[in-house]
Amino acid sequence: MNASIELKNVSKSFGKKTVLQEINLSIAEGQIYGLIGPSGSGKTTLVKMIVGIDAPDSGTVRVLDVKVPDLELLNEIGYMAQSDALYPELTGKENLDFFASLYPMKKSHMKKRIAYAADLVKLSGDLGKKVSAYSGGMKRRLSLAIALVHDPKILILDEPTVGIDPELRVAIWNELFHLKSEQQKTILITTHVMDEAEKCDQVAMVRDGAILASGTPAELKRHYGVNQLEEAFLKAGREQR
Ligand SMILES: Nc1ncnc2c1ncn2[C@@H]1O[C@H](COP(=O)(O)OP(=O)(O)OP(=O)(O)O)[C@@H](O)[C@H]1O
Repeated sequence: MNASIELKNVSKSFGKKTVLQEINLSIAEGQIYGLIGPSGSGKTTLVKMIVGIDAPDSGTVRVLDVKVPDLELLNEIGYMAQSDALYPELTGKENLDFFASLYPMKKSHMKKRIAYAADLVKLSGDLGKKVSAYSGGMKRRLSLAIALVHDPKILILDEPTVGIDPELRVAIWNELFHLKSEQQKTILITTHVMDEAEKCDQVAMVRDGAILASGTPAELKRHYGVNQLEEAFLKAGREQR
C-alpha cells in the first residue's frame, strides 16, 4: 500500500534553533496516526510542513504521492490548527458556509456536508450565534467541523480535543474511528494526552525535533517493557540522552 503521507529527511530550523531534524515518517492510508510529544517538541511545525503552510529547509514531503506544496492537494486535506482561525463577527453557519465555499462542491452537497459537520460537533443549535459569543470549546468544535466540511481524504488535527469536555471527546473519537473504518480516511493527530495516543493505530514519539520511536501503542510498550505508553515515552527519552 502506498503511504498517504511520506516525509523523507525533513529538517527545519528557525534561526539557530533546529526544530526538526532528519524526520522520516510514513503514514499508511486509513490509519489514525498520533504524534505525541511535549510542548515545543516540534509537532506543530511538522504538521505545518505536511499541510504545506511551512516549507522544510531540506528533505521532501509527499501527500497522496504529490509533492507538497500543491494547491489542488488542499482539496484533499482537512486541517485543524491549534489556534482557531475563525471569523468572530460571523455566525458559526456563516463561517462554515465561507470555508465550504473555498472547495469545489455542489450547493446541495455543501448543505448536507455543513449539516453533517455541525451535527458531529454538536453545534447545530448554535450555528446562528456569532462566533465572538462562542466559548473556547465551541470554537474548537467549529474548527473541527470546518476541517471536515469538504470531505477530505486526509485529516490533520493539531490537538483537536483540547478544551472539549469528556463526553464530546468520546463522541469525536468515535467519529474518527468511523471515518477511518468506513471511509478509509487517514487521520494525523497531535496530542499531549496519553490515553488519546493509545487510541491511535500508530504513534510517533517526538522529542526535541526528532522521532524517538514509532509503532503501535502495544509494540512500543512491549519494546520498552512497560504497561503504560507514558512510561515508554519516558524510557525512550532517557535512552536518547
Ligand atoms: N515561526 C517560528 N519562529 C521561531 N521559532 C518557532 C516558530 N515556530 C515554532 N518555533 C519553535 O519551534 C519549536 C517547536 O514548536 P512547535 O510549535 O512545533 O512545538 P509543538 O510540539 O507543537 O508544541 P505544543 O505542543 O506546545 O504546540 C519551539 O521551540 C518553538 O518556539
